[in-house]
Amino acid sequence: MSAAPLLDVADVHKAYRLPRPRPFAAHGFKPALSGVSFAVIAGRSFGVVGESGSGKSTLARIALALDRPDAGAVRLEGRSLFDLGRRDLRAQRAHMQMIFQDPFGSLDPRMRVERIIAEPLAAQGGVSRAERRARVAAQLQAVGLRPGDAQNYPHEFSGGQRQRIAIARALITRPKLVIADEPVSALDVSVQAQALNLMTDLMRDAGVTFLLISHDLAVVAHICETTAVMFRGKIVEAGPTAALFASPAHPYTRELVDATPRLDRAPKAAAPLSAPPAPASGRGCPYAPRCPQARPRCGEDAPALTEAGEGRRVACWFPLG
Ligand SMILES: Nc1ncnc2c1ncn2[C@@H]1O[C@H](COP(=O)(O)OP(=O)(O)OP(=O)(O)O)[C@@H](O)[C@H]1O
Repeated sequence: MSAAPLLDVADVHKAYRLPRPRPFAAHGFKPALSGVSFAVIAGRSFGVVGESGSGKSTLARIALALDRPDAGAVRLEGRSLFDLGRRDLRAQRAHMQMIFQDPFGSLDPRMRVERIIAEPLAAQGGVSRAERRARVAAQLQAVGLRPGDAQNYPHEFSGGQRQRIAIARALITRPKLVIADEPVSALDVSVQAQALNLMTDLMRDAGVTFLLISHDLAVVAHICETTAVMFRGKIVEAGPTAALFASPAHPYTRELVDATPRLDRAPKAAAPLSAPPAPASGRGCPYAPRCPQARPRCGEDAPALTEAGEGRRVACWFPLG
């Protein structure tokens, strides 16, 4: 029997209104997410990878109920976030925290670190000032900073230290789910691994479930047991991370893996991530000859993920629009 998901994202659609309608854009809207579904099991880290513009940040905002989808549902422990009243939504949101990409922009430069980290606690209410102070000090130590750092301002810290502050803030309420959107991409490569290891250790110790969003396969492979690959607002492949990257079944995942630099590989000319060539007939899937599912007409009728062995689910290449 499979475990009930902590977070369940079901058939989510989202389109943004174009500032100026463009030719061929349906009704002046640009789709950002088209039928995205996945489930995050409590205690298991889940990664979403995809190139820039594939819809990752839109997905993060919707998963946190910071933005509404046009259709579909997001459930936290079975409760549909967008059907909740204001107060219940606030209570559910307290179980989720976010770590943003930019450790510079996400910390208010006018606030001392103590206030920044204690903010989610203050928003929850019911915690005395003395307890807030004690918990901030403990959390600072947990992320490798000094309790005395609480009285400093963000500009007094390095990028890596600021991201530690952001991690401390995300964990202070002991949330069930942390959504991290490109948490290390703004950091120097030398401190990326440190920050990732810190995050995984703390999440494991605190029993926090982690939804990690990144364009970087190496980052996701470092942390996540399960990964979904996004391309142009759709999940095209999902499954156990190691198997997915070792033998990608979907042509786009293959392109992504091949384009990822590895130290043990001789340099070769990087192939740009590209849309597949348009099918000659204008119909069907250009990858049909090497389709892992041997469904030559998949582009027309199989946008949904299908089972493809090793616990993996793969979508056929959907015509690009
Ligand atoms: N507020 C907005 N208004 C209009 N279009 C938007 C808005 N936010 C995102 N988009 C568009 O939606 C698509 C998905 O954007 P999103 O930021 O979710 O992608 P992403 O994968 O997170 O990209 P990146 O890694 O570059 O941040 C993009 O084409 C983007 O231009």
